Amino acid sequence: MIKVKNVWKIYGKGEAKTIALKNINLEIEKGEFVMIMGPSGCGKSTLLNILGLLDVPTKGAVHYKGRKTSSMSENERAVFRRKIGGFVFQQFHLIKTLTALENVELPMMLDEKDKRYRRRKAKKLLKMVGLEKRINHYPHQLSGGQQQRVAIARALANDPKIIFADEPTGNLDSKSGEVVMNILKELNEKGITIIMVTHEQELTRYASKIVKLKDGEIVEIVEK
Ligand SMILES: Nc1ncnc2c1ncn2[C@@H]1O[C@H](COP(=O)(O)OP(=O)(O)OP(=O)(O)O)[C@@H](O)[C@H]1O
Repeated sequence: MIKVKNVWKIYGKGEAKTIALKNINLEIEKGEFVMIMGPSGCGKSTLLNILGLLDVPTKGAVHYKGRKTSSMSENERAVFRRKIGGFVFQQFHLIKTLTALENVELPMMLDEKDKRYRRRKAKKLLKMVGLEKRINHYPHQLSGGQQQRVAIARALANDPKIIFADEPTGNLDSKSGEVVMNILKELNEKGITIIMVTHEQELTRYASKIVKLKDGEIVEIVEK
């Protein structure tokens, strides 16, 4: 589904030069639950952003379903990010002035879906993540775990094939983190590919493949 070939990411020049990724080769198949792990600064987020087409490699190629993503137009890349990928971040990134329901509706508005459809779908997704009683709450009226569940519902709005999650449990206590992980596990069982960055060793039990990075290089890939 996604193939990464000889990918390098280099930031800056001269003394400020940082090699964030060194010759990464990786294949991700449909239905996998991939965890990208490693110490702080080893390049996890950089790799996730390149896989999700949020960023481009300095050298090397990323293929999605056999298609070289560097040959896609900016519009095609945007469509990939909106319709193929769903993104979840450590900081939730909800819009503060919108309710939970409106936050989930937002990506569908960009897609010009009609209002009744959007509302019905957003309610269904919030119910799926166990928030049917919180749909009219604003982010500040929700706990961190609840906000992250809203963010997951939002990521699902356009029926993505792949969820890209960067430390989705990083700001949560272990109980809320487990609720979030179980939602990701259920989505994976429904066929959605999950690609997640974490440094929490205990979460590896959810993964079908663990990609271990160190200093920008893959040091080990464990398949389970
Ligand atoms: N925009 C940027 N400009 C310059 N250097 C960057 C930039 N983004 C990341 N880096 C550097 O690239 C390296 C990899 O960063 P990255 O954020 O991918 O690591 P990470 O493994 O996700 O770290 P963490 O676990 O701390 O979030 C780091 O040395 C970082 O300082």
